[in-house]
Amino acid sequence: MQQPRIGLVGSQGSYGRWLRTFFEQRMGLRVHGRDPVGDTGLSERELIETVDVLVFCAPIRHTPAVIRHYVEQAAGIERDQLWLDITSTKVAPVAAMLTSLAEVVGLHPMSAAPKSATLRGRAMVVCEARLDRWRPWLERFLVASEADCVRAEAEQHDRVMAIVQGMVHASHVAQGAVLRELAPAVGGLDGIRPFSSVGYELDMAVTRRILAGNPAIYQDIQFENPYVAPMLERLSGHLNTLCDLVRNGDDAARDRMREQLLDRSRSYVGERAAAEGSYAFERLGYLLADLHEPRFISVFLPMDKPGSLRALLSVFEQRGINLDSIHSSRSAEGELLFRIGVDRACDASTLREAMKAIEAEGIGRVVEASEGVASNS
Ligand SMILES: NC(=O)C1=CN([C@@H]2O[C@H](COP(=O)(O)OP(=O)(O)OC[C@H]3O[C@@H](n4cnc5c(N)ncnc54)[C@H](O)[C@@H]3O)[C@@H](O)[C@H]2O)C=CC1
Ligand SMILES: O=C(O)C(=O)Cc1ccc(O)cc1
Repeated sequence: MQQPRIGLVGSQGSYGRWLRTFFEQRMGLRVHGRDPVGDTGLSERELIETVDVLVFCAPIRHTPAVIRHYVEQAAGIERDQLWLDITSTKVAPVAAMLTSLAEVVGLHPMSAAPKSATLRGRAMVVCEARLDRWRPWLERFLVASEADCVRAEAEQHDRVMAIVQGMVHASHVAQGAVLRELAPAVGGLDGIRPFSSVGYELDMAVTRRILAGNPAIYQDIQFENPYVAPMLERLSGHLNTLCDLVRNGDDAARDRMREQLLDRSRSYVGERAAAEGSYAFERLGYLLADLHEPRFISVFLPMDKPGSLRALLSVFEQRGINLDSIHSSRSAEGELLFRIGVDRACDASTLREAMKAIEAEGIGRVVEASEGVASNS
């Protein structure tokens, strides 16, 4: 099957819309969809009749029942098709798809639908449940996705996700709740910010990311994965132990905390991995420090060619401006930016001139600059 027609179940959702663009623009395929919200032109049966590959990208909680409904509607005509899903759990959706006659692969991209055209740099779990004639096309699709694919059984996936997602989300939503309760008495979030450590800042970024996202996803990741509840028992068990030890407060309690929560876990992680993680944390600390530097400009370089960064840097060199840091990053819209941190001694008017030159000489577009430089003050 060279150019299969794609069907998206949940076509109006955040991943459904991303997948439509991906299949149409990166793979040149025809895409049809169905979604109770805004995409009802085809009935379920008509969608199945129209396509070769069906992708389920519906809410986690409803997906197994939605799949079973599609199996009923298909009633055998799916025999030559490939059915995929991208749900954050894998056991239940894959089991439901296996009740069809189609070939079946469960997928799980480990990121929100990206702003970029592919999943480059993101992991994607691939559960090959029943795959034969569709293998060559699946391989082409996975290559086109540019994801870092990791193969797993559905059960292994769900067990790992209880840790990678369930544990991380649970710890951070608990932090969010504690913050809500304790922060008001100590100046609120704004009052706490000047006291931030690197760890606090990283944890707050995760917590806020969760709070900014789709609540149903975070609910379902806790409630729909059977391995999450036992993980939560362990997490709360260790926190309760720590609480008891701290309340006890004597030297024996301190020793037990060190032994149970530090030494044993350090031995398990290993000296080398602990040191590597510690260094990764330090690098993030330096990165955050650079990003907090008050004097900076962010530039989008439209010309994707060798030497464009050199042209940008020469603008600063010509004006005798010392640079503190250069980081490439992405804007909220996904554009590649260079964020240039500038010596605090550099006066605002010299920096403004540099910004004008960058635009006037067609080197790049200044998208952001520090206060007092961006405005004409
Ligand atoms: N958003 C994310 O960060 C990630 C999401 N996923 C998975 O992708 C799937 C979809 O997630 P999102 O697009 O974020 O959710 P979403 O809530 O944005 O979209 C889900 C869509 O499914 C539709 N829908 C509901 N019932 C349906 C039905 N019976 N038939 C057809 N469509 C139906 C909804 O109207 C909605 O448009 C989920 O299973 C999620 O686990 C996987 C990785 C990351
Ligand atoms: O980018 C983020 O915040 C995420 O990590 C989103 C996310 C949500 C659900 C998944 O199954 C996978 C990734």
